Parts: sequence; C-alpha cells; structure tokens
Amino acid sequence: MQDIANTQAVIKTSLSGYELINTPMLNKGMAFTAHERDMFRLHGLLPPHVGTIDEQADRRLKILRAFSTDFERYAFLRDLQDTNETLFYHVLVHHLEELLPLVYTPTVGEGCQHFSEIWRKPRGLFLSYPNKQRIREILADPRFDRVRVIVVSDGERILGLGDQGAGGMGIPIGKLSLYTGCAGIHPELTLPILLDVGTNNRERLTNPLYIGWRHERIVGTEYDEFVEEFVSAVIERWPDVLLQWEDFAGSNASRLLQKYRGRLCTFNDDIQGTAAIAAGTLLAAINVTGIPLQEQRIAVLGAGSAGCGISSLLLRAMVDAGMSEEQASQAFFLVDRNGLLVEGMEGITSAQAPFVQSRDAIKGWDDDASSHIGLLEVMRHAKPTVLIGVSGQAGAFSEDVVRTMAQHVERPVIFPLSNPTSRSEATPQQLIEWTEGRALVGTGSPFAPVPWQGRSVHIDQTNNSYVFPGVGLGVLAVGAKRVTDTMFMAAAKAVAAMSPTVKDKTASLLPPVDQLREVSVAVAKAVAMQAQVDGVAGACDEAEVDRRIEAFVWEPKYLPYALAG
Ligand SMILES: NC(=O)c1ccc[n+]([C@@H]2O[C@H](COP(=O)([O-])OP(=O)(O)OC[C@H]3O[C@@H](n4cnc5c(N)ncnc54)[C@H](O)[C@@H]3O)[C@@H](O)[C@H]2O)c1
Ligand SMILES: O=C(O)C[C@H](O)C(=O)O
Ligand SMILES: [Mn+2]
Repeated sequence: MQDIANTQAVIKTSLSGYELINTPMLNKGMAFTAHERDMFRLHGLLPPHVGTIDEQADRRLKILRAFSTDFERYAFLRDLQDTNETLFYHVLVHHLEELLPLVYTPTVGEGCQHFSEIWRKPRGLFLSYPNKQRIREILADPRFDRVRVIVVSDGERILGLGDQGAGGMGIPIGKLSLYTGCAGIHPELTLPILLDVGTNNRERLTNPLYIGWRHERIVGTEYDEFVEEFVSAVIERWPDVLLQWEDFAGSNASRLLQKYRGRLCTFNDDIQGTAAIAAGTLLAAINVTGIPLQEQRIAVLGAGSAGCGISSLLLRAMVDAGMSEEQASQAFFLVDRNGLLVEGMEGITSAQAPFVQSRDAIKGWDDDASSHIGLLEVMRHAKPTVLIGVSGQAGAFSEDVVRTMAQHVERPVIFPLSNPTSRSEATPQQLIEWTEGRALVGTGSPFAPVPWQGRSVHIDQTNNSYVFPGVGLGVLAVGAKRVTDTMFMAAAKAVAAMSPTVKDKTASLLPPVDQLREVSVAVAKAVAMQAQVDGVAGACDEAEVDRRIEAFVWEPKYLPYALAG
C-alpha cells in the first residue's frame, strides 16, 4: 500500500539549480530556505527574499482577483500548476469555493475551447493515433512509475460543448486537480491522458494554432483497436491503476465501460459518478418533500450517458426499497431528441431499453398520434415529481414545462445538470420564479443564490465532483480491483447522509463546495467498505480504512529538502 502522503517528513532530491526550480512538483519559488539555497545552488537564481507559502499565496491571489475574465484566471492558474504545484494546491484547497469554478466547471469549458491558444508546457500525455505503435514506449517513462489514477478523454463530448479534439485535455487535467484538491491524492500519483484520434470540429482543424492531430476522427474498428492498444498497455504498465473515462461521446461511453470494466479497475464518470450525485441529491430532497423513492416519478431530458446512468442507479435504489424491477422501470420517463422513449421506437440502445414506456401506459398522451411525445406532454400526463436535464440543451426547461410540472407537485425537484453554465436547461432564477419559490433546484454548474421574497435561495451544485474524487480515494485506500455499481450507490448514500437537510428541512440539499474535502473522505470510506462487501477488495476493518484514507491524504505544504544519495 502506497501511503506516501503524510508519512514523508523530508524530500530527498538530486536535482539542483534551474532543474530544481523548473520541476513543478519540487519548486518552492522564493520559499526555498537559506540552507536549501546553499545546498541546491539556488543563490542568485532567486531574489534574496525568503518567503512563506502564505505570502506566495497572497501574491498569486491578488493578481488572480485583478484579472477581468475567468478565462484569464483559468490560464493563470494552469500556469501556476505547471510552475509550482504545491503552491497551486495550497491556494486551491484554501479557497475551494472561489477557485473550483476557475480550474473546473464552468471555466474549464473555455479552457478546452482555447486550449491551443494558451498552450505553454506539457502536462500528462497526448496519445495520438499516428503514435499508436509507440504507446507502450511513451508509458514506459520512469517519471510515471508512481501513477495510480488516470483520467482519460478523447475530447469528443466536452461538457455540453461538443468535440474539442486535443483541447479536451483540459478535462482530464481539471478532474485530476480535484482528485488532489478535494480528495488529497498526491499529484504524482495522477496522470491525465488525451487520446487524440482527430477531431470533426472545423474551427479547430482550420485554426493554425491547433495543437492536435489535424485529421477527422478515426472511427469504427480503427478507433476500437487504438483504444484496445491503449488499455492493454495501461494494464501492462500499471496492473492496479484506476482508469476513469471522461467525456466520451454517444455510444462509445457505455460500450467502452462494458468492454473494460471486467478487465481492470475502471469507471465512467459521466455514467456512474453523475448517477451517484444525482441520486444523492434526490435522497436529500426526499428529506424535504417526504415523498418516498417508491412514489417518485422521474422525467429525464437527454437519454445519453448521464441520463441512462442516473436512471439505472435510481432504478436500483427503488428495487432496493422493495419495488419490482418492472414497477420501478415504469416510473421513468426518458425524453431524447425524438421524444419520450416508447416501446417499438427505432434506435433504442441497450442502456435505454429498461426505461421505454409501454404503448398502453401512454395511450391518449399525444393529440396527434403520429407525432413524438415531448417533455410538455410528459409533464401533463405523467405528472413527474422529479425533472432532470442532461441534454446539453440550454433553455430546454421552458416556462410551460416548468409551470405545468409545478401544477401537479408541491415541491418540484428540478435538476438542470448540463454544463457549462451556458448549456443549463434553465437558470435557477427562472425555476424559482416559475414555481413561486417551491422548486428544489440542483444545477451542474455553479450559480449564485437566487433572491426570492426577501430571502436568498442557495443553489446546490449537483456535479459529479462530489463523488469521483472520493471514489478514487476509496479505491486506492483499500486497493480495490474493480469498481462496482454498488460502490456508487454507497457514494450516493454517503453524500445524502451529509446533507444539511438531515437536520433541517429548510437547509440546502448538499454540503457547500468548501466542504468537498470532508465529503470526499466520507465518500471514500463508504466506497472502501462497499468494495469489501462486493468482494473486490481484501478485508480491512473500519478503523484500518480510516487510517489508510488519512495516510493517503496529502496536505499541500512545503517539506524540508535534503540531498539524495
Ligand atoms: N452535472 C454533472 O455532474 C454532469 C455529469 C455528466 C454530464 N453532464 C452534462 O450532461 C450533458 C449530457 O452529457 P452525456 O454524457 O449524457 O452526453 P450524451 O451525448 O451521452 O447524451 C446527451 C443526450 O441528449 C440528447 N439530446 C440532444 N438534444 C436533445 C433535445 N433537444 N431533447 C432531448 N434530448 C436531446 C442526445 O440525443 C443524447 O442522447 C452534458 O451537457 C454534460 O455536461 C453533467
Ligand atoms: O465536468 C463536469 O463538470 C461534470 C460532468 O463530468 C460533465 O461532463 O459535465
Ligand atoms: Mn464529464
């Protein structure tokens, strides 16, 4: 077990001079002590002042706050990460609420769209199609010996912003920043990877600054063989690694998960992580509405990775609560581009199949029998208690839809989860207004509190960031061999158990973002315990799980240095 984080008291290094300063994980900038400056030949390379990490943090925050756009702040923070990683995480951890929207959603979306323009230093690995034969050689670099977690994307469905090609690298970098920032996993254990199989984004392909492989996307067998080469090289290099799939488009997401989840320790965050936070937030909302899970009717706009992932975890929870599978599946109304999923419809995927409504159940719903059943008809006839948006379509929760829903339920639970902010199915302000303040709202991207009748309504950020860092920490702590769906159920319950609504029905649904460190530890513990129940990790009692988790959590602070060897 690799508990490198807190057990280390001194860092030994053979680097010195510029090499030391130019190594982001070792650089301390002006905080190198006088003794370290002697030992590592740093005099003259640094100004004479010897500073502290707090002083450095203040200096960076002052500049950060002076920028006029969040995109500039994103670029500035990325540069800090690639210059002095300890300082980057120190600032992030101590200002999580302010900085999370800058290093992660929503600003990371712009970061991906403009990744080529702000390209400076390499981070992680770009595995491009023309380098297919070199993947093993690239992974072999000894600097990656300690890697334990990989986040990989092929950049095809970046948030709700579509194909960003190699610019999609912003997402694995951002996700792994949260593994460290929220779950304390040491940066050296993490590796962001972008599979560059081309892009169909014209703007990127024709941009002279584009950093990726200038080629349309590889598809079909060639794509599958490339991914196979990648995964088998990963298994060979790091047999126990945790591999997180992120922002893969359409059918690739679930197909690759099914193909590989039995071969290594792996999960898809958009399917499974999202399911856990949506379920966790709904369980918290039940504390407020009092409507048990068995009586919920759930409408989902967007029956893709997230929509099907959320539905299948909720279905599982309903079955656990005593419903039959058939009964539970009829509580779901999944609406995609062509309307409500109904039996006999063309192109139903295997992930969607459990949720198609029978023809009988929807008899008389559409005025015109030939047309598809839209979200409004679903609101009118199914009278859902919950409305979830994972369609990437801004404004798709229209006033009509929301007002109709609110006619039938006292406290409508409405989660427009699409990211970034510009893709949200509705703004919280609209939802609060259209429901006269009755809606319980959770959004994928962060939104400011909404003023309503003299009070301020806090808006919860229902984002998988509450889940995946803790899943990673739990998996690493007990050395889980596989990631099961019940581990995500345990994560959902752990989040719900931390909901302020447990004590106060008028409180927000989720703990605030600045408590993500505590949330991640709680999720990690639940996941680590469930991994044992599921037989994918060796036995280890609760106290030992706590000890291992604690040992893994790295605090971003400078340690004294000594010469190696
Ligand atoms: N809050 C979170 O934690 C979280 C997590 C995952 C995904 N998301 C967001 O959810 C969105 C979808 O992600 P995904 O991975 O499921 O993508 P996806 O491409 O797998 O699924 C999107 C689905 O929406 C459907 N769709 C498109 N236009 C539609 C319309 N007008 N009406 C109904 N359906 C429509 C598509 O056909 C597709 O099936 C993205 O915007 C993403 O940012 C949020
Ligand atoms: O990245 C996020 O903010 C959440 C989610 O994984 C998404 O794809 O939108
Ligand atoms: Mn994602």
